[in-house]
Amino acid sequence: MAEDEAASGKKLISASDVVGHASRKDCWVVIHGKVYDVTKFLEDHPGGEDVLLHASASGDATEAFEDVGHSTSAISMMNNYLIGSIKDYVPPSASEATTVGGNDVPPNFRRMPQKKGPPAPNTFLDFLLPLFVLGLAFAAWYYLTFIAKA
Ligand code: HEM
Repeated sequence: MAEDEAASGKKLISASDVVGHASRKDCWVVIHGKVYDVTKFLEDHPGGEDVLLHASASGDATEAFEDVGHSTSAISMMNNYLIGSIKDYVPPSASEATTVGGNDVPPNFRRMPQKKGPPAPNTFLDFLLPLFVLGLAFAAWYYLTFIAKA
């Protein structure tokens, strides 16, 4: 896919070239190996310009972008800002290395907190509480049926 974009006139950009484009006047973000110039979009971004600036400075905004769960219309908007693809892109999940391309690339220091993962396992209390209520109901029934009537 990255190759398709490259073939359709978008340039190949090395990871180190992305460094230095993380300001309000010049902001690039890397998402799934593609480079987007979002300078003109900063003010209009519904998520705010600060998140874009942070994502830009982090070197690779893929995880942050995915964590937000952008809508399909947001994803189709991205094409308006596409300027190229990262040369020899290594997805952040494919390598645990903190650098994206070379040693001159800043580490991906800002990762959104992971909201994913298995749901919390049932605790013992989850079983104990209904059992307790059942016991209480039984005790009340027993009292009313056998003891109170006597
Ligand atoms: C070219 C890149 C991007 C485009 C075109 C874009 C577009 C949008 C759009 C249209 C929305 C409104 C909600 C939706 O339709 O999903 C949105 C919300 C948001 N975006 Fe982005 N976005 C981009 C990159 C990023 C990045 C890199 C981050 C990094 C964290 C980010 C964080 C957010 C946040 C936090 C919201 C608010 C979500 C909410 O309030 O529910 N976006 N974005």
